[in-house]
Amino acid sequence: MRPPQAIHNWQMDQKADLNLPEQKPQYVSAFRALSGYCREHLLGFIGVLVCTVVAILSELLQPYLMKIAIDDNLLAGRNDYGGLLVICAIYLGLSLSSFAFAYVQNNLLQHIGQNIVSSIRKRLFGHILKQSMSYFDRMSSGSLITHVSSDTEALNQLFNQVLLSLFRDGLTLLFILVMLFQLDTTLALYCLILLPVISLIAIAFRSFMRTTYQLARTRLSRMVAFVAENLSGMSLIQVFHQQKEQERQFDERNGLYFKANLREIRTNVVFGRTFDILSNLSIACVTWLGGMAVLGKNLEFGVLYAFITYIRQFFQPINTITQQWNTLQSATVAISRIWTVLDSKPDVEDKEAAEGDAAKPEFGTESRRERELEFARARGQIDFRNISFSYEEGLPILRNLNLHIAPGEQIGVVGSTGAGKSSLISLLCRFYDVNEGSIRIDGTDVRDIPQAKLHRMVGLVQQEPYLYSGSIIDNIRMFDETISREEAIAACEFVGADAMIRKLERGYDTLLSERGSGLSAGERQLVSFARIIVFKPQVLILDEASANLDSHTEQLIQRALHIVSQNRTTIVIAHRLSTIRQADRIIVMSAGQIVEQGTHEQLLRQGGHYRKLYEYSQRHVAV
Ligand SMILES: Nc1ncnc2c1ncn2[C@@H]1O[C@H](COP(=O)(O)OP(=O)(O)OP(=O)(O)O)[C@@H](O)[C@H]1O
Repeated sequence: MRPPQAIHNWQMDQKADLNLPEQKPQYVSAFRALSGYCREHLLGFIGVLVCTVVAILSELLQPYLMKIAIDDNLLAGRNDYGGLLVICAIYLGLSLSSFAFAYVQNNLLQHIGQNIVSSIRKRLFGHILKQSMSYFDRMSSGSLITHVSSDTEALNQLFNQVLLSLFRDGLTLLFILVMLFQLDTTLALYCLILLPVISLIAIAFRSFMRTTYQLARTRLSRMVAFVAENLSGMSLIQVFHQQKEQERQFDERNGLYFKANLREIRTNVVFGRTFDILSNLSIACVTWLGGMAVLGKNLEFGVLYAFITYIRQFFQPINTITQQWNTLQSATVAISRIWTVLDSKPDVEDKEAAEGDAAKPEFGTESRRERELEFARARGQIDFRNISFSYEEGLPILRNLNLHIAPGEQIGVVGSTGAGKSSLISLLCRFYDVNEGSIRIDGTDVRDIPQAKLHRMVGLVQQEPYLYSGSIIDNIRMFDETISREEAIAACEFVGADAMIRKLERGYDTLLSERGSGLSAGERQLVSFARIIVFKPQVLILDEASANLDSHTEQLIQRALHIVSQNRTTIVIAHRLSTIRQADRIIVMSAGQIVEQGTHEQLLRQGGHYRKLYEYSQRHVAV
């Protein structure tokens, strides 16, 4: 078997942390990937654009309206109260329209963004579920969780912040420039002298901010990985009293993240203030130059008023757009990472011929009656023919293995740790494909059987049966609506789990926490036996729990095994030899090969590996 899950997770997370590549944003490919989703919302985007233009125009026309009020009304010395009232009413109308259109634009863009992100998240999760087991050997669970949560969140920010800012602030800048030139070309040109200075500051800020931002993100992910590692290895920490040391290490990481965050905040404040100073400098210049022009009667006062108001509004959008740069970068990296996952193809796939068989219903959707008929027809004969297999090239795990299992036979598999027992089972379930040879069920190569059908035919009770958070009854039915509550309860009675479940406060409706941690290892095994019974597989595989069970639970499991193995081919990987004593045949494995086989008595008489294992287990029990 592989290393215990906690250590395995820890190793994978370490690998992921160490190998975290500094991914450069690939803007073109990232946005090409997104464009398909955006195209579906073309009308929505046009709506956003229209609303943005109307909202911005409504806002930017307000200073111009004030200019008209000042120059054509107040300073012109006309006592036109009616005209003034109309201007005030239009001003108010423009404010309302700016508010309303900005609201619609914001909501529409959020709606589109959330829609796209949610479909990408759905596709990503569905795609991960379709991957073969070899994929999960390569990818750490930590990085997959990051793809589904943080990376899609970064994408979310692309719509929430970047696109919103590009639409709103970009257009605002453009319209302000138009208004400035329309009011007074000379003054506008004077203002533009500052543009190269602004650009230089923005570029410097951008590169400084990028390092600061990346430092903060790296330190955050190290801290998160550290917490994840601690959670998965909690039992180890407690057993070795590592709390103080882990706390110290966490403090170290937390301190580093704190410093990186402060640096990020300081940089943002300095940049924001610099823009304020630039803005005030421009206002001073305009007041000086414009004021002289007004005094020399070359410029109307209203124009100067409007000019100053526009200059005030000019710097804000530049500031906001520059600040979005980092979000844009992290979103681009996130898109590339998401698409790398989406581009991966499962190593184990159904054959096209099997998939394209349109005449048959999709597996899993057939009725219970059809499933029962199929069960009755199947014989459950299994043939491993000359199979060889390795997880990594050059490290063979199974070598030239041959095994014929007759229909209905009960086989026990024993052998030392790492002999390849679980690997043999993983191949039969087609979690991996053999490198050489073939595995046949009732004469058909497992590669020619659609996986959904294969997994119905071959039922697996794992060493550590997985129970979902949810009620016990749902865990037995595996959320299959075609299985009634009565059938599920009958299955529990059949395997002897009923009494144990009824003792729980809410019986079959007891809600289990993550991985069924409210139940003991033996109780989880019993529930998974009941689960197998309702699904009626033709072949049953039991990877026996290696943990010590109390003798009562062990007896219950023995009984359950005896019941569920009736009339079906059964393979039991045994850690306690007592489990398989009665098996029709016992297979002894060593270093990826079958070294002995026979009944318990025959093998004892042979005096080989099995006898040694047996004598060892007897001594062990005696101690
Ligand atoms: N996913 C994997 N990736 C790489 N190597 C693996 C993987 N799973 C198992 N191995 C290796 O393959 C070999 C056989 O493992 P397997 O789990 O089949 O042995 P086993 O006989 O079931 O052991 P145990 O009795 O301890 O459960 C071991 O050396 C193991 O480290």
